[in-house]
Amino acid sequence: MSTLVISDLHVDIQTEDGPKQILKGVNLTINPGEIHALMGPNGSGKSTLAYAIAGHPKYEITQGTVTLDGEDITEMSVDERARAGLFLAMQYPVEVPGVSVANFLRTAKTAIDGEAPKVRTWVKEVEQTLADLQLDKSFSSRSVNEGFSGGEKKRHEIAQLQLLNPKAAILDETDSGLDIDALRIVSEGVNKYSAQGDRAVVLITHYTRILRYIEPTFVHVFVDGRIVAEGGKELAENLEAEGYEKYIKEAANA
Ligand SMILES: Nc1ncnc2c1ncn2[C@@H]1O[C@H](COP(=O)(O)OP(=O)(O)OP(=O)(O)O)[C@@H](O)[C@H]1O
Repeated sequence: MSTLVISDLHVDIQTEDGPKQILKGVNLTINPGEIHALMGPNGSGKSTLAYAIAGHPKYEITQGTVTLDGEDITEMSVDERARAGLFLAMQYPVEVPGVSVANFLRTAKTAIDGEAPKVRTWVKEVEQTLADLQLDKSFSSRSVNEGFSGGEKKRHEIAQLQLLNPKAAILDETDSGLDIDALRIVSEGVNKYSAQGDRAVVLITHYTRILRYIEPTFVHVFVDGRIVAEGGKELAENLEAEGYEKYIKEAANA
């Protein structure tokens, strides 16, 4: 059974002038253990896809379905999707003043698993995960994302990925703003998660540099609300050399 299946997804965004169609029929199947890289020009709808799958209320699915391990999650609320096993690492993680990282992680784990994790093993697991991501121990007591550097925010997203261990993860530009060492550390975190063999990963990125560390099963080119081309790692290298022009022209003439 495929882990994450996106079928004919059409999505409108609510704007001040009324609904605007952003996604125009996206089809994507991610089988267990696969990593799919999604690349495309600014404004083509990649984050819209991520938010629509995660259930953001601003994005209305007007047609199509999303299933996770065979379960239709299209109509579910955000928290129901998270409990069903979906995770979104956000492009711009939000600050939650007054809520500590430790409290946030434990509350999220409890909500998703339906029971609180055992204190001693959980504390160790959190400490080890933060250490692996080279985040200081004191990080646990800081407010979520408040005052975090760009790279710390992204590493915190990966800490959540590892600790919550969802069935499917959408990583929206998790590589942006990372220094060279942090890029490697974050990639190792994603690879460790994926190495379980039955997880699905969608990696939205603008740069091939992360694909040096994370081997994608497939690369997809996303233009004007649709996937317009698919291939292996070499497709990302071609894009780096040639840009999106050819695909934008083809999409405009279709
Ligand atoms: N409130 C809004 N009103 C009008 N258009 C909007 C609104 N919110 C988003 N959009 C448009 O939706 C389109 C898709 O945006 P989205 O963030 O999904 O693209 P993206 O491919 O993730 O871009 P990037 O690579 O720059 O992050 C863009 O053209 C954007 O301007």
